[in-house]
Amino acid sequence: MAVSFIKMHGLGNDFVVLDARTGALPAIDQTLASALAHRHTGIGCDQLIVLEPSGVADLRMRIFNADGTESPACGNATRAVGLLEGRPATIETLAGILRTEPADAGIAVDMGEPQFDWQAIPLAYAMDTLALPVGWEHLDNPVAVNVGNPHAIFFVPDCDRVDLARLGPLIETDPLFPERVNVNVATIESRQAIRLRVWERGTGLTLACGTGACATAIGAMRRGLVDREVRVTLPGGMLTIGWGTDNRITMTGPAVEAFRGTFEPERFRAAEPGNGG
Ligand SMILES: N[C@@H](CCC[C@H](N)C(=O)O)C(=O)O
Repeated sequence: MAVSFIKMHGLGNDFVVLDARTGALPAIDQTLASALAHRHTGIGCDQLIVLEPSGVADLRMRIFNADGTESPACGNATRAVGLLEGRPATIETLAGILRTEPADAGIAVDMGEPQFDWQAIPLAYAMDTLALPVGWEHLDNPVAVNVGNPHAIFFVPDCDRVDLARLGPLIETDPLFPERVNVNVATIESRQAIRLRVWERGTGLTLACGTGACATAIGAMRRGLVDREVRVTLPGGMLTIGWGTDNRITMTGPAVEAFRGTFEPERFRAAEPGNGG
């Protein structure tokens, strides 16, 4: 059985998109998701995105990290799916219903409301999420924000000088974060501009993280460091993030369809270690 896929990206954060609305899909589990995402032996992507019919929105989106774990939210993939829809659309996710619409700068997304309670991040212990009293070497006192998925944000003088490949996995898997965490290091450039790098939970370093940009902007706004609309520049490019008086986050930026192809799921299952491949 050949399965069709669409390769897409948002600022270089790349996706393999499978659409169950246009053709039958094999059962997607952690093993198949991580095999497809693998850079050397799979198709290669940061996240596998599965689109399904929805009873409450135009469609349903499921998000699998490169390690095969499922996440409730992915900002860049939401814009990519908005691009595929080509018109204003509602998308059901595990984090709620998101709204996308075409915009001058690409796709605009209503990302919903941020959460700040320690139980909602979630953290293992009660703490002030505006400045967690913890640190990992020179990274300390992060803000914690949940924008559908959990983020810790460290404000540093120069985010490009942080060894995120080493510190990211330590923080991601710290017992303080029972569901692990996305790790953001951010530098405030002005009241309208932030520079950001992200170590993504379940994936690692990516060129961009849409929810990371939202969480970082909200964290900086809560601390009074930036205005309520800000440009966030990641290694892969720039997003505009706003936090409205209605408490909702908007994210605007580009999305790209790269190419289309097919794959045979049996080959990926057979190639799994210990599976005779
Ligand atoms: N790349 C995404 C975030 C994907 C999910 C994240 N790694 C998690 O596990 O929470 C984005 O653009 O937001």
